[in-house]
Amino acid sequence: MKNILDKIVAHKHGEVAEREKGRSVQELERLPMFGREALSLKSFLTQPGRNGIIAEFKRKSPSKGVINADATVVEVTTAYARNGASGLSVLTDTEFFGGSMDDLQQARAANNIPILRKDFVIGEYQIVEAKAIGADVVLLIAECLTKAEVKHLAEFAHNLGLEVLLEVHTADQLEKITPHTHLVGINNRDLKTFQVDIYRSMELLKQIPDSYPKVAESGMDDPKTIVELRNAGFSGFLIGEHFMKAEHPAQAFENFTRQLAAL
Ligand SMILES: O=C(O)c1ccccc1NCC(=O)[C@H](O)[C@H](O)COP(=O)(O)O
Repeated sequence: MKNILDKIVAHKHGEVAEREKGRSVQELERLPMFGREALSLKSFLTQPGRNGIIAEFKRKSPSKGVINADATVVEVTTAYARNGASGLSVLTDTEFFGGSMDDLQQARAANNIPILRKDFVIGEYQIVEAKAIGADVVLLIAECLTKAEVKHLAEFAHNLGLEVLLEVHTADQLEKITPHTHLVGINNRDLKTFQVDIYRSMELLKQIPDSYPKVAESGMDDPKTIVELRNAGFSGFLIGEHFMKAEHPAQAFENFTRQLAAL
């Protein structure tokens, strides 16, 4: 039986093929944002005065269903940025997460901090799209790609001036870290079963070379956990649901960062 990740990836193949028929790579390359110089998430994560949080705009998810149907991308992402987020993550998958490329374009127009295109990248076309809509970083998920695919896509993104966040969940996926991986993310959520284990990040951390900034992903809802992970060696913390499930995500982010700063 297919797990959710298999279903997402299968859907992605059809969806991307459709978009590719509608708009060529050459057309994407002519969009104004394509020529923009990308911001470095790697630098922002370590900038003094920032908290390392990559704050996500996420309307729904396969594990939680609808999280926030009313939030607007500009209001939420500008509040994240105003309150010291080191980066933004914007879901561009529509079918499973209720996001869109338009969401990312709106976030780009309103913010000047790095933006991660959060999607399930399976080929070069989506990386060209990411550049053309103003993203700075693309996510490559080790679980969905072979080592050769990761190597090729990471190099492709790097050559376009984008950074690559390679997401891993198990020790055997660490062999997919390639020279053009800029950041390594450890997802606490098993994307096949939805089980979240915050200490997954801690377990894998020591096996990742020091030269890669590390990002803990998913399931974090307590500022004390951020301090614990930061002390262990993490530079980034990708958080979506905890902020987005609040009636006012902007307020939830502000409260969280105020508590974090006081620790
Ligand atoms: O969130 C899900 O249900 C999900 C299911 C299948 C594939 C990916 C999924 N989430 C993507 C993410 O990893 C998170 O959006 C991100 O790390 C933030 O996590 P959280 O703070 O728990 O919203």
